[in-house]
Amino acid sequence: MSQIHFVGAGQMAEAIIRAAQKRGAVSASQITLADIDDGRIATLRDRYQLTSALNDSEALAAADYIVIGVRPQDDIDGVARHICQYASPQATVISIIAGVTLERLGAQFGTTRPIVRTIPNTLTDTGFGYSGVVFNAHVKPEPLMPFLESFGKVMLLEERLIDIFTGFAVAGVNYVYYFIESLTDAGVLSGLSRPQASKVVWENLIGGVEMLKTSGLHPRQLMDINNSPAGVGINGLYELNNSDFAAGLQRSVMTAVRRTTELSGSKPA
Ligand SMILES: NC(=O)C1=CN([C@@H]2O[C@H](COP(=O)(O)OP(=O)(O)OC[C@H]3O[C@@H](n4cnc5c(N)ncnc54)[C@H](OP(=O)(O)O)[C@@H]3O)[C@@H](O)[C@H]2O)C=CC1
Ligand SMILES: O=C(O)[C@@H]1CCC=N1
Repeated sequence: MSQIHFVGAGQMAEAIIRAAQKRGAVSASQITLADIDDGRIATLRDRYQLTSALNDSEALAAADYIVIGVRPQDDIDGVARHICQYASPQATVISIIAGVTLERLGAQFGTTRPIVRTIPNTLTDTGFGYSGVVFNAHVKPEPLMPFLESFGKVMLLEERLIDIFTGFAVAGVNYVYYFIESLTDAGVLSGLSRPQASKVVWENLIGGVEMLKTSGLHPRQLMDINNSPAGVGINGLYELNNSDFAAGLQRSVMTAVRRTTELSGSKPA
């Protein structure tokens, strides 16, 4: 990886910088930043010891890769005009913006420019979690892969699947956090202390995933092993079946997918 310039230095850009530095995919001297908020640039320069002395137009001109980390509702047209004024036509644009299509990015950044559309996962610090990635026809993937793989596992997708991936996979860790919180509360409600309940929930979660991996069985088969006839577990599950648990979860994912597609359009609130 050579010079990389981030436009929009928010939460996600920072998470990418932190992971890419930690895994040695980029060094502090290779990173430059632009953001509406100068204070934010100063904070990140200080926090990650960024050393480049280039000003904004020089940094754009020197960049081999330009990561667009603004929000879908921000002035992407203005950002693109500014970038095209100074950046090399060969510089690869890497958009992490939810919902914004390669077609729209091509219209803004140039139809012959290499453009990557990716949706990274916030699990950047862990080595877990997939980024969904789509390349246009002008991208040379090989030199780019170490950078992309430094902040998540890479799942190459057809573009028609990336909004689904955003609402299901990238937003998906929300459900895990929420499930852990709700289940821990259930343990506390039943009389365990919070540390006791929390330990049990984490262990069950990790152990359940490990059982699925090692046994190769379907979750329903493992549930069958976990429930004796007329016993404790099946009585608990019966109550859950009377709730909106599965359908509520599924509606929630469908809504997140729909919202991703909505964000690709104009400027929603
Ligand atoms: N957070 C997440 O889980 C994920 C986010 N994404 C995508 O990443 C992108 C960034 O999200 P996130 O980091 O959470 O958002 P943030 O709001 O934290 O970051 C966006 C940054 O861009 C700045 N900005 C806005 N307009 C401009 C501009 N014209 N020029 C330069 N900087 C600008 C903002 O400044 P100010 O706040 O002052 O306006 C802010 O610092 C979004 O497009 C989102 O869809 C993708 C995957 C996961
Ligand atoms: O909430 C968001 O808009 C971003 C994109 C998917 C997950 N986080």
